[in-house]
Amino acid sequence: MVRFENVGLRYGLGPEVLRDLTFRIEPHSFQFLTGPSGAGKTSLLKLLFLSLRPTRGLITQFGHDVATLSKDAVATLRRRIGIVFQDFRLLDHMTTYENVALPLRVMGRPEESYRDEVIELLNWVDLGDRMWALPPVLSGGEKQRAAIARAVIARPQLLLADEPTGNVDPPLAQRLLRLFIELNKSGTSVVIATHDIALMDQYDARRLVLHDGRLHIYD
Ligand SMILES: Nc1ncnc2c1ncn2[C@@H]1O[C@H](COP(=O)(O)OP(=O)(O)OP(=O)(O)O)[C@@H](O)[C@H]1O
Repeated sequence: MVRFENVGLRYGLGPEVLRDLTFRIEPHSFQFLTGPSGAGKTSLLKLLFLSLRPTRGLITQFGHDVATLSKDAVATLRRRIGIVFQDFRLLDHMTTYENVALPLRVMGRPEESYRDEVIELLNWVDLGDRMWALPPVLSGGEKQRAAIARAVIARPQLLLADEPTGNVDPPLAQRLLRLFIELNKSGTSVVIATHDIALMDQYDARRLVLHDGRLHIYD
């Protein structure tokens, strides 16, 4: 599904922040991505979401060499990826319900075909009573859950999440982890970037550990 071969990344003329990354993300797999602050987790997620290109090495995504992709081809591939950004990136003029439903609307599905699905997911992430609120009035934890619901609603082939439990209490973090596990069981490959050791200890999964720009893999 995703293959990295000797990938390096630098910003401008700065030092390499990711070095010699060689690994694969297999279909239907689940992995945590961890490492100290500044180790390059967000940068690696950006490479996986095709919002950054590597400065060296080869990345193959869904069978395509990303270096050769046009803008349109990137947009098409991204529809197969769900992402939870660290800063959520909800659309402030749309309600929570509309934000979460957006990926399905973009696919051209009529609202009556997905309304119940969206409401069920909003209830699952404990936002049932906030679904008509606009993002600016949501708390940090509520925004985070809305961003997670939006990322998973269309059952993407690959889910990328940057610190998805950073703003919620432990019981809710556990519930969100269950959501990611269920999604993985239904076929999605999941990559969760996190510092949360307690969260990782709750699920026996592969760990990708970044340290000084290099990746160590614990299967
Ligand atoms: N746009 C940018 N321009 C220049 N340097 C950057 C940029 N984004 C990140 N960096 C640098 O790249 C390195 C890796 O940053 P990154 O945000 O990927 O780490 P991280 O592991 O996600 O950190 P955190 O856990 O604190 O979010 C850091 O040294 C950071 O300063």
